[in-house]
Amino acid sequence: MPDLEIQVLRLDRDLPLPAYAHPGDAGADLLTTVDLTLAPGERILVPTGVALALPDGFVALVHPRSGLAARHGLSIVNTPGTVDAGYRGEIKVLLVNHDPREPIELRRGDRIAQLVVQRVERAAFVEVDRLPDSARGGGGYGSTGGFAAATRPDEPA
Ligand SMILES: O=c1ccn([C@H]2C[C@H](O)[C@@H](COP(=O)(O)OP(=O)(O)OP(=O)(O)O)O2)c(=O)[nH]1
Ligand SMILES: [Mg+2]
Repeated sequence: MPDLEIQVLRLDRDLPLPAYAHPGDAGADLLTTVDLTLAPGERILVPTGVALALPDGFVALVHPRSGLAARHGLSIVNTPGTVDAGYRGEIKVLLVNHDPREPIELRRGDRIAQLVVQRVERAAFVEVDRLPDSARGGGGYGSTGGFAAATRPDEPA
């Protein structure tokens, strides 16, 4: 049983609606409506063929898909993209090929990104002269130390 109903306009009637691949998935897959080839380092704004009417108090975030990122270096420049509740235009995905050598070929109907719908708060930004104390204070940018070892996708973990 879905938690929330969202009205969707299919601008491309031959492609399916965004869908969750499994029960419990956070992201619903978005498709490309066009064939395209991304050269190494290239970025392209890709149409998905869908427009939404998100209810007020929600946002849809456009996230990369992990498999394509690991296998081909495919990502999204502005990840996660922010789809505002008031936006009624076509959702587009700003894909980028991070692979230094290989082009990435995508076909119409391929899954290129995933849409995560979340509740958001609208904040009132209240100016003050001094912020309340906290345990962290101004420490950031690795102030707690300890970087984890990195693993390349093509290396055994
Ligand atoms: O990955 C994305 C990101 C944004 N959008 C759409 C929906 C969003 O509501 C609108 C504006 O996005 P954003 O606020 O991130 O861009 P901006 O550069 O601030 O543009 P604007 O001045 O129109 O707000 O563009 C997408 O279709 N895909
Ligand atoms: Mg904006």
